[in-house]
Amino acid sequence: MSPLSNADMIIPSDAQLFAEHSKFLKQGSTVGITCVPFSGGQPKGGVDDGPVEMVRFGILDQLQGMGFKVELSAGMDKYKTMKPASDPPIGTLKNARYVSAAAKRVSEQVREHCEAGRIAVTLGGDHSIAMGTLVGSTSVYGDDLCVIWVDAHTDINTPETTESGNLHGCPLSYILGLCGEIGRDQPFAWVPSGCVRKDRLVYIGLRDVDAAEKVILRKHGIKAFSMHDVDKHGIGRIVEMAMDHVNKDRTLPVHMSFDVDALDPSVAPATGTPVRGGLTFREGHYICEAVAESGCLVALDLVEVNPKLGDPESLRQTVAVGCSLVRCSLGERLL
Ligand SMILES: NC(=[NH2+])NCCC[C@H](N)C(=O)O
Ligand SMILES: [Mn+2]
Ligand SMILES: [Mn+2]
Repeated sequence: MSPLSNADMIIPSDAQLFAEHSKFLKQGSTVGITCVPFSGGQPKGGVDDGPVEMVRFGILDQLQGMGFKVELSAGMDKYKTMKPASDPPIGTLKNARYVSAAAKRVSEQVREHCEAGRIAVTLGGDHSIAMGTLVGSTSVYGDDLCVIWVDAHTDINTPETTESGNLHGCPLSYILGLCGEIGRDQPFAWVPSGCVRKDRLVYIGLRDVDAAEKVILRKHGIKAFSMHDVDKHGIGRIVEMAMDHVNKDRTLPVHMSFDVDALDPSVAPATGTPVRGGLTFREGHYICEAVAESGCLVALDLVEVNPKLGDPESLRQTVAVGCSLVRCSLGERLL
């Protein structure tokens, strides 16, 4: 009998392999998806259509096709109706009450998925929603949680340092507890400031960091790998060094927050703040594959896909790459 004719050999699906490798998830082959059609953290409309376009492109079916069970958080339309009647600037911060209300709801939905032991996948929306996803994941995994932030930007402005006043440039300052009084006060008083430890955050892909953000990184010794470092060492070494920094023994849970603008605009053009000189298609995917391989991933954000920016082909390309990054992070195999 030829070795290929063994018809009843059981071949595990990508989801089963992912679940078997997973060190933390009780229901490793269930994905808990939270769609967040939200754009209040920045001025450009359209990023709120990111999740719906990814769903239309087939992300839910694709994950089911990999063997995952998919649980979708209810009420994604509610995000569109959360805008308060009046939301005057707080200092320079724009839409602070709106961002706060949306992020709080995200935190509850992500917490539910994490509590149930599912892998929590959040589709944005702009990056301000990571304030919610990280509160959700740390509320279950505590300060063991490591964060891999893949982005062209550091998103670590405080309410005092932000020049744009756009909260998608600020989520990490709240999470790490770096804000002055404006940040700790309403409407963000619900954010447990310092829920992620500074030594458990690492960046990959940076190339557009505000002067004040550089000061914050240096002052707090936050580990960051820029595109210069990626060029110098190669992506394989970079992911290994990033993991070594936050999770030396690969024994801690990891939350990856992936801003699609980390990729080069030639790969992901439909995004609100593109910066040239970014990750190639393969470099982006390699990060996701390596994180999946670690068995440590418990939560993933895929944000800043803006279907309204650019022509139909840019849109298709960006949505497609967003979906494939999600699948790779969840263990889609090339072979
Ligand atoms: N999630 C993003 N795309 N962030 C871009 C932030 C840009 C700039 N640093 C700012 O504070 O406004
Ligand atoms: Mn960015
Ligand atoms: Mn970002």
